[in-house]
Amino acid sequence: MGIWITGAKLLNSSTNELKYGSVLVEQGIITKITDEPAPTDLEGHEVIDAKGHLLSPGLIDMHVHFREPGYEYKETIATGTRAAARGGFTTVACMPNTNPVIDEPETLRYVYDKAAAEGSVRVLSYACITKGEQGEELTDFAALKQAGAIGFTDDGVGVQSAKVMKDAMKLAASLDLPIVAHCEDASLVVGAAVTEGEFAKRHGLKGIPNESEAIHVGRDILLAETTGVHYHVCHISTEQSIRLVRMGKELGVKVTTEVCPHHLLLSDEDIPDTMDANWKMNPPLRSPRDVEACIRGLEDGTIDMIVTDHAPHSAEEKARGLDAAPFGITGLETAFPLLYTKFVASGRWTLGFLLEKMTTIPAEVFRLPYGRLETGAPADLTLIDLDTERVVREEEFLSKGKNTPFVGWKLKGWPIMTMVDGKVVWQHQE
Ligand SMILES: NC(=O)N[C@@H](CC(=O)O)C(=O)O
Ligand SMILES: [Zn+2]
Ligand SMILES: [Zn+2]
Repeated sequence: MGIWITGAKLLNSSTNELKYGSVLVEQGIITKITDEPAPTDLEGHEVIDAKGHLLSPGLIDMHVHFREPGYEYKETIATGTRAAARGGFTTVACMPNTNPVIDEPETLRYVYDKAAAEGSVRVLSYACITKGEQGEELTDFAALKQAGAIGFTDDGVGVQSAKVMKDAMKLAASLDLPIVAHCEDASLVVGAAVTEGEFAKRHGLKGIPNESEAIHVGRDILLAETTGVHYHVCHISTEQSIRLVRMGKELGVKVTTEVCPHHLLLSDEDIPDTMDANWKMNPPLRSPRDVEACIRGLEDGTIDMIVTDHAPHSAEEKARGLDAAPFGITGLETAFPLLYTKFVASGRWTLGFLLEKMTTIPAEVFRLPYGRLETGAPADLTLIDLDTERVVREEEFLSKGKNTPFVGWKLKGWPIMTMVDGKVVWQHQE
């Protein structure tokens, strides 16, 4: 017995038109796609009436923090994947800055076992570049690959030594896995909570300079050119860094990058004078000029994909004030509605453009067999209501982290049903 999802709107990616259609899912695979809103061979199958809502490939987020092991009070794989499902995501990739960090196969296996037992969506994981994310000694890349690492990153901190980074790239290239870099030069980071710029000036605060990111991006593109590794820049946020990635691509270097919704939607000038730490994340909100560069970089293909950098922290931690609170905001449950409302409903982007940045492109870049609504593909699907407007309420979050600057925003484009491998893993309840 299969599942017919009938009366859905499907996006024709070449014409960018929404057309009625139905999709049959059998044994976790999409086996039929028709343009009939009400197919006749329903007998013997379960039917899900999509009621004219958009049926899209499940969203993919290549950058999340699920905090397990070690910081379960912030998030667990169980709560993080439920938040992902509510946000329409069917595949997520976890960062290894847990406690202990994921620098040994045993810890990685713990994550995959937990995900298999308690996860609502597909969970992939990176492993650390260096032991303890200390930036000195490389981890055992081959053993970590064997245990399922999809790439190497010290996310949370930059790899300070060019020599260590070059060695890491050589080794990753030999194993055909990417280096995924949090770009931040520590010598330029002076214990600041916000970007160097208007907000910092107005409040007499120290600022994080833009070049702290771009210096690593530039250095690493040169090293990627020499080593031939696939080099992926995490959460890009500045005009300079984007310029460098553009140049790297023009030179034929295998460089890719990602941007977060908050860096496309908010600048430091939006930070409230109350100094609310829910506006503190790394990289920080930059200038309006950098925001525009991020949008244009995404539009011209320099920036490949959108990720959330979902970084949950407890309310107590975020109440410590702008200086003492940890960096990071949650993102999984607001990403699609935010971007749909602000860029697609407003007319700047097509729906197809947004979806490819959150489905097909991340799948292509990281060589994953997901992200496509086609026969023979895994039935990872998301049903999205493009019309109903709802307000972002933190009480509704399934994530343990309520730390977001987007509370109160009125948005459309809310996922209402998420299916992974042919199973409904989350459904919106009225
Ligand atoms: N983005 C953040 O502000 N914080 C991340 C670390 C990171 O992504 O660098 C976290 O782990 O909390
Ligand atoms: Zn980072
Ligand atoms: Zn991160």
